Amino acid sequence: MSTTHESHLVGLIGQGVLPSLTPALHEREADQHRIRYLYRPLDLDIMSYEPTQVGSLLRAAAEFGYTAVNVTHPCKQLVMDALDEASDDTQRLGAANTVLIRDGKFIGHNTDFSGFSSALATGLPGVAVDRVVQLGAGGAGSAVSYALLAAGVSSLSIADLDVARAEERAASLSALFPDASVTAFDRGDIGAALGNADGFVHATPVGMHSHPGMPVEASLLRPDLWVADVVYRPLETELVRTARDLGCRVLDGGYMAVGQAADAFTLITGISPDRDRMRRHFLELIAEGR
Ligand SMILES: NC(=O)c1ccc[n+]([C@@H]2O[C@H](COP(=O)([O-])OP(=O)(O)OC[C@H]3O[C@@H](n4cnc5c(N)ncnc54)[C@H](O)[C@@H]3O)[C@@H](O)[C@H]2O)c1
Ligand SMILES: O=C(O)[C@]1(O)C[C@@H](O)[C@@H](O)[C@H](O)C1
Repeated sequence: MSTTHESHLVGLIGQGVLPSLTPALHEREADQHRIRYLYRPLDLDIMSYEPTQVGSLLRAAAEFGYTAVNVTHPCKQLVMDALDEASDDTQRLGAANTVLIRDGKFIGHNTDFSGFSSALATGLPGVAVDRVVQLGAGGAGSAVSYALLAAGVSSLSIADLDVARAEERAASLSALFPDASVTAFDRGDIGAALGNADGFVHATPVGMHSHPGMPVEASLLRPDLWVADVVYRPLETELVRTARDLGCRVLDGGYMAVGQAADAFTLITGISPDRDRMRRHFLELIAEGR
């Protein structure tokens, strides 16, 4: 037997979480540091919990000895009400994906945004970030926009199939980052928007195995435009492949996936993981078809 001070018991709360690669990434990295660490999926549907009951599930997890959880769709915003504390960025974003359970208190963090920040710094070092165009303003897109503005993007243009969502995101981000220009635009105008952009970030499901295709026409890409995709199943999306073939610097969605896992691991254990090793492990898992 071990106490909560001697070992880590971590969960992933959300819907459809069984295929997640995050548990394997955490456990393998913990093995390398010789710490006792178990990471279990806590699927809402399997456990018959409604998303709105995420607070009850957190309290149950605390009683069962869990020391932390990641939280995913559709609970990242809902969990905010159950927290005792949250980092400044998490409060500003209004969404948490990592909750530390410390002395019965729930402390929220958001490693989606910090994971994308580190992904950008690691995978695309030194790129110009004055003007960025982003497609997709949903869950991943919100964290990515926040990361881009925190990284110093001065002009961020956001489009989404759901025009109201893009407008709402642009308005709330403008309030959070008053020195930056954050605007929503019609996705039909993406050619003009990309015309003078430094980078393009894609955050819709287009390009996933279940939604194959290109989110923008290849003719709109040019070698001096960097391209980041958040989709990582497949890792080599049509966008990533096309952009790379055209000579663009590219960031695949695996960097963000590993970044969020690495940052959560640090928060949970206080240990800095080997991010290159986690990335290699991630690539192995993807190659195995996980
Ligand atoms: N790399 C990572 O760590 C990571 C993390 C979370 C999600 N993801 C991936 O990001 C993608 C999006 O996930 P999400 O959780 O943000 O989903 P979501 O449903 O919350 O948001 C997707 C958004 O894209 C918009 N959209 C869909 N099709 C569009 C199109 N053709 N043009 C413009 N907008 C369109 C939708 O209206 C919605 O606002 C998925 O592929 C998911 O697997 C990656
Ligand atoms: O790997 C997953 O399935 C995740 O759910 C992806 C993303 O939602 C992260 O915020 C979670 O920490 C883990």
